[in-house]
Amino acid sequence: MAPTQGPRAPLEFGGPLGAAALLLLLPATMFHLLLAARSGPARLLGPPASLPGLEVLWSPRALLLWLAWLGLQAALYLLPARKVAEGQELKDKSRLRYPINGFQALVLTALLVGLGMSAGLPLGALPEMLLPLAFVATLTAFIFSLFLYMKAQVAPVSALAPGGNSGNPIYDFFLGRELNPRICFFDFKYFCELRPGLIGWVLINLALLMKEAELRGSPSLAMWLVNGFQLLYVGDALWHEEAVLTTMDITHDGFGFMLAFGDMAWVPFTYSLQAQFLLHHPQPLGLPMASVICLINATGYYIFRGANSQKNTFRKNPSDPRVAATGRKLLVSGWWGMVRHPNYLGDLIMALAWSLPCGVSHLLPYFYLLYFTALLVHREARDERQCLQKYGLAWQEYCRRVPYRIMPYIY
Ligand SMILES: NC(=O)C1=CN([C@@H]2O[C@H](COP(=O)(O)OP(=O)(O)OC[C@H]3O[C@@H](n4cnc5c(N)ncnc54)[C@H](OP(=O)(O)O)[C@@H]3O)[C@@H](O)[C@H]2O)C=CC1
Ligand SMILES: CC(C)CCC[C@@H](C)[C@H]1CC=C2C3=C(CC[C@@]21C)[C@@]1(C)CC[C@H](O)C(C)(C)[C@@H]1CC3
Repeated sequence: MAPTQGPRAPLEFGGPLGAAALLLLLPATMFHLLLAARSGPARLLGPPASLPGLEVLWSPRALLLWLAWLGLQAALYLLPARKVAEGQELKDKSRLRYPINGFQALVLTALLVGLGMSAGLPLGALPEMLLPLAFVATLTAFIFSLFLYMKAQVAPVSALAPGGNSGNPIYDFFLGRELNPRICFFDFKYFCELRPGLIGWVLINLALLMKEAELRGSPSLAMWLVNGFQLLYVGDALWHEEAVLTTMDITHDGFGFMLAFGDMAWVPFTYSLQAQFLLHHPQPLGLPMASVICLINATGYYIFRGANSQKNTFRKNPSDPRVAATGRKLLVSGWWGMVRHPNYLGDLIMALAWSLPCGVSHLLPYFYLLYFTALLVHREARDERQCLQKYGLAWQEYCRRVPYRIMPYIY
């Protein structure tokens, strides 16, 4: 029996009480958003028009569809990859290997969906199933997190994450105990982070666009923009799949309910909120305003991609001439000389561009921007603590030279 305690880190998310609250609050918030988007008032704040009964939430058909979706994405994950990348060095000096075939999975999924639609697949019927699908996705996240928690009980201490090993079952269940839970070559965290949720997100967006075409003859310009922007975001994530291996989730966080629910339920069902809102609340959008919104999204993407690529180049090869003129361990030039998290800034600018096509009559479509700002501010603070511990004086010098965290001259 492996010792139950791994490395201890300071409690986060409000400790056991906060984790227990989030176990309930996160799914409740997701269902509130799903209900609000389809209601007339579309109120972000205040109770939903009506609470759905179990007969609305539970659907064996939705369960079968969800399990088939997970099975398809798992099969695509196991296909031969164009490349196998090594992750960051672990505590025992080893490196895990990861298949780089996410973009291939997106393309194959698109081909299969296209073939299905040509054979009569009613993709436009998917929006009516969002509630039961979200319900089975949440159920899956709970059950899968329980499996992960039990699996971590027999994992060696070296396999445990710094965070989710407080000894409190609720906190550890939420944060996740094991850093890289796998069965053979199948890495559960890596798979969930980029496949079923992310690809499911753009599939739900497409289904909402198809439904609008059925209802109104053609998709609105606003729906096209939201679909296009978010497909760019997901396509970029999968094209640069290897970059996820240097993100905090993969290198530092255990895999528990927070990321399992986040990846499999929160991303596909709350990140598609703008498209859900537009289906039920069509918004007029002229070409001049659409052009301005496209420029905003392009600016955000330019910063986001530029900063993430610069950091990944540096991490893979610090002597690369494109980044070599920097400090030994930390990038202090380019985007990373402007603010300490330029990638967050680009991501937030894109988040604004995703909400603007929904107009300014409702706050609901701006939920993602509000949530995401809070998430990144919290994430930045977590990262600061980790980097200060990791780099010590070098990080303090970096903070002196680059005083702003995300927004130049503001924060
Ligand atoms: N859409 C969404 O819901 C979300 C999107 N994201 C996006 O994911 C991307 C990755 O985010 P995240 O994983 O949080 O953070 P980062 O990709 O910024 O990774 C943080 C790590 O990068 C390294 N680092 C930080 N500063 C420097 C520097 N100056 N020079 C060299 N290395 C540095 C450190 O790790 P080390 O030293 O070990 O290399 C640090 O721990 C971001 O673009 C973010 O916007 C994130 C969360 C949610
Ligand atoms: C309060 C929430 C439920 C907490 C869960 C947060 C998760 C949804 C996010 C944590 C980090 C994420 C990343 C992406 C998606 C959202 C989650 C899982 C990401 C895959 C999006 C695409 C980007 O290009 C990326 C850099 C690959 C992102 C990595 C982090």
